[in-house]
Amino acid sequence: MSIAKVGVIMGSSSDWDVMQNAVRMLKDFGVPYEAQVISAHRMPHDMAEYGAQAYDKGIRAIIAGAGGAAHLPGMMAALTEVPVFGVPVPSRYLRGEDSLLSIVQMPKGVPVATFAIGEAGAANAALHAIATLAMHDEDLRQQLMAFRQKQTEAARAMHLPEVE
Ligand SMILES: Nc1c(C(=O)O)ncn1[C@@H]1O[C@H](COP(=O)(O)O)[C@@H](O)[C@H]1O
Repeated sequence: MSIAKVGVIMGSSSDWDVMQNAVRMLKDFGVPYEAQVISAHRMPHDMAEYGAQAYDKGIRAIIAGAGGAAHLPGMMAALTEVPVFGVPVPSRYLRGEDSLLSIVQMPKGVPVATFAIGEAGAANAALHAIATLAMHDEDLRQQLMAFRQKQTEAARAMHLPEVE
């Protein structure tokens, strides 16, 4: 197996339903990844270790998903120079608006690129990581353009029902 270039981390295994959309995208593009549960709140020392080691072990983008008081993406961004892509996971009571605001409102100097709440956000975080890697990888860039073309064709082929 090749060395992971993208790290997908999430606060809990309960985030998997959403975060698997990022993993699936990376898999489809053949981008080597690793996926694991790391929680700022429940595993603070593991989180610090992951951040300290990420660049040296070959990680070039970190996709971090969390719900509610979603501190993981921001804390990871504080711990490493590797760019962090944050995914707000829908929460039970506030539908992920809490997750979104927790991730997006970073203080100046420690950015987290923040995506939409839920599945689309997870898939787009992966696509954005892929696009970033593709700037230095011609094969990946070609794959990304083919993906976009296919998507365009699918949209053009959409038909609306007749109104009676
Ligand atoms: N937001 C965080 C963090 C963190 O940011 O470190 N760790 C866990 N969580 C979130 O708690 C929610 C409920 O988790 P459980 O289902 O395990 O109780 C999950 O969405 C998780 O991302």
